[in-house]
Amino acid sequence: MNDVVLRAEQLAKTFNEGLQAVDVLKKVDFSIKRGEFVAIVGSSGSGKSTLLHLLGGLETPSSGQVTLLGHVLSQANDVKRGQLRNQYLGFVYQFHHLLPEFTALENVCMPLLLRDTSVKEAEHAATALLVRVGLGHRLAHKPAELSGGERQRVALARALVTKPALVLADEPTGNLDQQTAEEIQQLLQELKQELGMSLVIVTHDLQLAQAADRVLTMKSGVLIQEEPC
Ligand SMILES: Nc1ncnc2c1ncn2[C@@H]1O[C@H](COP(=O)(O)OP(=O)(O)OP(=O)(O)O)[C@@H](O)[C@H]1O
Repeated sequence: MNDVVLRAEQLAKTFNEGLQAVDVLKKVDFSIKRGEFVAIVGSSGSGKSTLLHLLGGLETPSSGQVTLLGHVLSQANDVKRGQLRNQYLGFVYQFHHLLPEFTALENVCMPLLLRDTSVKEAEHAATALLVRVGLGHRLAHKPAELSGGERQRVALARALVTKPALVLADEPTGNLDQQTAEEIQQLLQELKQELGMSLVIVTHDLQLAQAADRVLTMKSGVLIQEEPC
């Protein structure tokens, strides 16, 4: 059991739209092992992002639970959830969500400073990771002074600087041209290997999904595991 990083049990989410209740997730069960790369695919509106938000503690389930390294994330209060997210999770989005008024280095330092790492140590770790993603010459640049691919590299570095056990990525290549998307995919896979983390990616990019150890398909709120051929 020790090799399970995250477990979702009977996870359900219902949104109430006026008088109408919409069951977006219907009793989803699955788990992610240490070091595993899982891709979640499925048509638009099938519930993929909602699932990812629940796995990352960004939303609470209507029923069921999410356990992250032995902690019941879905029942934790806001403070505890914030701590668990900072300690164990990294997030990558389609749009980088970097803070515009801060430099690349400052953006990547941020998650470490939130956990009381000294400024010197944070800068050391953030610089090393920015060099690793090929941005050693862009440390003092602000997001507006970087290309789309460079911004996504900074966002990757920010997600990974705390060495999270699990990275949750929502369309990480969705906003990039094909060549840049392939570079980001390559980098993500290399870093996953180097840091020994697990990775869950929601994507429409079939090339990215094919690189996963396991592909799960969302269909109308139900998660279907594809049998290997
Ligand atoms: N906060 C909300 N309130 C009401 N309905 C919501 C909310 N968030 C999502 N939904 C609905 O839940 C369904 C699933 O949305 P979700 O974003 O999870 O789908 P998705 O599979 O990620 O889609 P896409 O691939 O287009 O991003 C949609 O019908 C959406 O309208």
